[in-house]
Amino acid sequence: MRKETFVENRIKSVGFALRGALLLIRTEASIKIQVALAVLVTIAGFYYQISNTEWILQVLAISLVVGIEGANTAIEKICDFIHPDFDERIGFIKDVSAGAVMLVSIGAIIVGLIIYLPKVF
Ligand SMILES: Nc1ncnc2c1ncn2[C@@H]1O[C@H](COP(=O)(O)OP(=O)(O)OP(=O)(O)O)[C@@H](O)[C@H]1O
Repeated sequence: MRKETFVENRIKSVGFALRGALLLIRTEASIKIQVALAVLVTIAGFYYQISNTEWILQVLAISLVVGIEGANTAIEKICDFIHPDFDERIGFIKDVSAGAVMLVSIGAIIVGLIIYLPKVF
């Protein structure tokens, strides 16, 4: 069988990653909320004509929250797969992972407030 080229291999990996992103959006309630908020602030960005720097910060904040939420979901799934029964150590891992999402979400909310509060009021 012919060995796949580097480019073919990379294209395949992008396909897997896209499938993962779609699965995440289709199956995880928290991601659905985050994506809905991302769409809302993107519309707000056009409406209030935010600056290039504000766009960069907004896009970074959105991708950080959604990206860390994806990693959190993967960690939860691994935990449920390797240890479905109650275990304090699994609880600790899941709590720390959820804490990471909360920290970046607080950062994203602060970025949003700094950008939009002066424009709205
Ligand atoms: N196997 C377990 N052992 C100990 N504690 C657990 C276990 N599973 C869940 N927990 C506790 O329950 C909390 C919620 O876990 P769960 O897997 O339901 O995550 P979730 O945040 O509700 O998931 P989602 O992001 O899908 O809504 C964990 O943070 C942890 O404190």
